[in-house]
Amino acid sequence: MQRRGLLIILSSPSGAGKSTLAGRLRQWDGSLRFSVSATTRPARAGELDGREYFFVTKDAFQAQVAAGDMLEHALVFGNYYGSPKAPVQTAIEDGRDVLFDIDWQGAQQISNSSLSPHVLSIFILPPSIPELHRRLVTRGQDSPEVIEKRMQKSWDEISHWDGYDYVLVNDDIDATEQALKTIISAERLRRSQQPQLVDHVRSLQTQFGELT
Ligand SMILES: Nc1ncnc2c1ncn2[C@@H]1O[C@H](COP(=O)(O)OP(=O)(O)OP(=O)(O)O)[C@@H](O)[C@H]1O
Ligand SMILES: Nc1nc2c(ncn2[C@@H]2O[C@H](COP(=O)(O)O)[C@@H](O)[C@H]2O)c(=O)[nH]1
Repeated sequence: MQRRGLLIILSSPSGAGKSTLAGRLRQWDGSLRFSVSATTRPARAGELDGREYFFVTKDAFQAQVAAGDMLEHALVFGNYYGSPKAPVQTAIEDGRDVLFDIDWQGAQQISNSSLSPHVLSIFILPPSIPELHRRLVTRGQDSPEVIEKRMQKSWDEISHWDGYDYVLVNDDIDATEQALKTIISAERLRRSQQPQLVDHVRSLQTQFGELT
C-alpha cells in the first residue's frame, strides 16, 4: 500500500532559520513539495510571486479564506499569511510529503484538523535571544522597526515549543539539517511500516493461538 503524504511543519521565531533549513531539505529531497503560502506582506528584494509566496491584497486573501480555500491562516506581525488547501490535498493523495514554513497558529490549526494523522511538526529554537537578533540583522531584509517587532513577538512564538513532535536548537546549521533529515527519514519509515505491522502482529497472534 502506498504511504499517504506527510505534512512536515517547521515553526520558529522569526530569524531562527526555518527558511534556510527548508531550502536545504528541498535540495536533499526533490520530491518534497513546498507549501507556497499566500501573504499580504509586501515582497522583499529577490522574492518572486509564486516562489517564496503568493503576494496578494487583503481583499483577495479574505476572499480565499471565505471560499474555504485555505488550510489554515493567521495574522503574523500585522500581515495575513495562509496555506492554500488544494496543492496540499493533491500531494497527500499522491503520497508526496509537503513542507510548511508557518507560525504556531497555523501549525495548531493543521494539527487540530482532520489532517492531524499526517502531521510531523518540528519547532526550531535559536541558541540565544541575542543570536536571534543578530541573525535578523545579518539577513539584511527587514527595517530596524520590523526587526524590533519580530523580536518583541519572539517569546510569543517560542512559548508554543512544547506543542510540537520534535524540538531542535539551531546552533550549527549543518547539525540541524542532519537532525531534520534523520527525523524525516525515521518518520517516513515508521509510517510506511504501520499498515504491514498491524497485519504482522495479527498473524503472530493467530500463530500464538494455534500453539496454545
Ligand atoms: N545555524 C545558523 N547559524 C548562523 N546563521 C544562521 C543559522 N541558521 C540560519 N541562519 C541565518 O539566519 C538568518 C535568518 O534565517 P532564516 O531566514 O532562514 O530564518 P526564518 O526562521 O526563516 O525567519 P522568518 O520567520 O523571518 O522567515 C539568515 O541570514 C540565515 O542565513
Ligand atoms: N500561519 C502561517 N504562518 C506563516 C505562513 N507563511 C509564513 N508564515 C510565518 O510568518 C512568519 C513571517 O514570515 P516572513 O516570510 O514574513 O519572514 C514566519 O514565522 C513564517 O513561518 C502561513 O501560510 N501560515
